[in-house]
Amino acid sequence: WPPSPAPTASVTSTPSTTPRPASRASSTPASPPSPTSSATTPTPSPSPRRRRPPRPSLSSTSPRPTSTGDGWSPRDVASKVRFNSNFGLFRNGFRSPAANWRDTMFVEMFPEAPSPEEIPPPCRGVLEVYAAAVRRLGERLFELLSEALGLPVGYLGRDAGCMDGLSLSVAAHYYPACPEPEATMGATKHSDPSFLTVLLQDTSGGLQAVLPRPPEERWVDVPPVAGALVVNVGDLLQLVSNDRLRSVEHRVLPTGAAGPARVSVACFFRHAYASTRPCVPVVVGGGGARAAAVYRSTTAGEFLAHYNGKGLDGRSALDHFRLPAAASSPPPPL
Ligand SMILES: O=C(O)CCC(=O)C(=O)O
Ligand SMILES: [Fe+2]
Repeated sequence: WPPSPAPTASVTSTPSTTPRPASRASSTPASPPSPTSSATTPTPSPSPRRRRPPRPSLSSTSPRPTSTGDGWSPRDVASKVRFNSNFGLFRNGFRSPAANWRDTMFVEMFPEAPSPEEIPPPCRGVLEVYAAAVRRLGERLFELLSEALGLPVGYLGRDAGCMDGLSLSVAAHYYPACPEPEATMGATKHSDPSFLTVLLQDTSGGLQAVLPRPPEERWVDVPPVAGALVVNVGDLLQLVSNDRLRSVEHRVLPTGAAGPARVSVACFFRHAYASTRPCVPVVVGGGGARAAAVYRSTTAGEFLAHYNGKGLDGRSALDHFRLPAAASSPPPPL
């Protein structure tokens, strides 16, 4: 999930004080090392043949803790390209209940992408093309979801503002192999503060989602499928669909010391923090049926401020926006 600009620091190992999920080793079958998981260790001795340049990979952007001298200032909070280690740790007045074992590069790609020089060289060119393709995919997904709700095809994109006023940000995560998986979290349980999130994951595994089956929730693996993207419904889509589409809680289990490292790229569809455009629950369904609003209207800025201020405490940020009458009544049917 994309954090607002915030203080950053490098943290290499911080034990969690919260109940921990099992490490990935116990729930996910071993898989071959990711092709993008190469460490940034010194290169071997020169060979007589011309050495190939290193393959571009997200892991080769990490870690670069300070300004790099080539114009890229990953700690500059005003920059559209930012780099963080374990950003969740600094939420909620430095009282985060858990440490996430990952480095993240954020790039705000839409409505205005950074200039090419601001984008780290391994991602330059590719990121622009990828973000444009994901944006087109999102446009189509919002049309299909509108139809699924029995609403006009342009409802979510245009009227609910999921595409109009869009801010598309990309979070490229690198989860290094973790020497003590039982002493940390991969990524704490959360749902995304977006309308939709389009996630690309490599072959290393570790992603899980909650099946909310009362009385007990159940975690299920979301295994990598070659050529497939994972699409998460986010909290803001749950709000504007008035609970008819549900955001999904998910987490990433840490890998063991033997790896493999995990690389994933999450694209978040939402409004800009500064947007004043309201997010309003839809109360009209297919065939003109009406339901009571489950949430009060909000803006992405207000929602994100609450989400970030609350920290990753395992509770839904949506509860704060739920109307009192709706708390006790069941959600309207899909
Ligand atoms: O690495 C992943 O697959 C999950 C990333 C994620 O949940 C997020 O960025 O919100
Ligand atoms: Fe997420």
